[in-house]
Amino acid sequence: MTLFAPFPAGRPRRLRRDSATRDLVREHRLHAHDLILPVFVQEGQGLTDPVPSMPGVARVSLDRLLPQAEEAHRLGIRALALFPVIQADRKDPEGREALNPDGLVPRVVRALKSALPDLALITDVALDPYTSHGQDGVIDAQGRILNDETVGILAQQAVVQAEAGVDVVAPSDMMDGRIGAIRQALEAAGQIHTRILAYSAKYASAYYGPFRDAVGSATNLGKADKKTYQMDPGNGDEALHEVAMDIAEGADMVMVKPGVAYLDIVYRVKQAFKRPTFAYQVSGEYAMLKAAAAQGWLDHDAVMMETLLGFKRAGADAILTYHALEAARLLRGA
Ligand SMILES: NCC(=O)CCC(=O)O
Ligand SMILES: [Mg+2]
Repeated sequence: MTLFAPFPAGRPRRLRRDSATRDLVREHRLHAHDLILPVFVQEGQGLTDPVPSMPGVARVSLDRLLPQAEEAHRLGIRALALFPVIQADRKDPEGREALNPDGLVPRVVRALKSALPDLALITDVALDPYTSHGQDGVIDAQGRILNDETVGILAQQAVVQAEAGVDVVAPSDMMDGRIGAIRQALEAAGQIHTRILAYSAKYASAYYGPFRDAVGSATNLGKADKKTYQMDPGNGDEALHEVAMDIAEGADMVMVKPGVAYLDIVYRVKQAFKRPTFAYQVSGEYAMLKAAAAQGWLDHDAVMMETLLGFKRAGADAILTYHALEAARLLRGA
């Protein structure tokens, strides 16, 4: 009788021996349907302003956005997330332009929905693109963000977007109680089909830098930060608490943001709640890969696909990523 199993006890390498077997036993795959493309839209005609810290990404006018949206749709991407670049003269301390039913976002939503009715649209519910101080909420004389006053405005903003025909509203502000207030406001307005994608666990992250350059809120924000409402990167359990509250208040889908540095949170949220869980691979993550690839230090496409697959393995049902178009093109070619 042998006391020990013969060496080696098993040979996991058998399953890695050839590509046919590797394909058969692969647990997770990336599909174009997993990808959501965030886009930056601005007023005007014929405008494509590249974002310097995000090579390949530009702030475009609606006429330039349409062909991008068509390509995304053709490649199997099911949703776009719209982020507006608001002109400086339309910003004020209360972010009032956010409630304009004929503002940039409602007009772009109407145009995209009429051109591509099957492409889902997600709009950002937050005041930072609209406030002259760059914060996601209205502030008092000391510059403190006023939670409940802000929530009241966000609920109206969500109704304006829903009435323009958006499929999904996505509150990204991290005020307390906004999901419940938005859900109630949508119900009261008869917008019972509008889905809410809650940015439930949004961390106060330095990875958002290039995004703030893109929408021009970095200059407005100056040296201020968002630590009184976005989460502390040191906290994990708190994310579960935030997600539980948002689900109880009426969120259909929840989100974790940023991505790679928070995949433990994606995993825990998915395991704990088994609800649609999205992850946002943010601007700084995109910028890092572009920069390293430009130096010849990383294989861009391989690292991009490996990273996106990592989100799936962690449990993300969909990934907001600026790589969505290039990843979907690669998937189509494969
Ligand atoms: N509310 C949207 C963001 O903060 C975006 C972050 C990024 O892509 O860096
Ligand atoms: Mg919350």
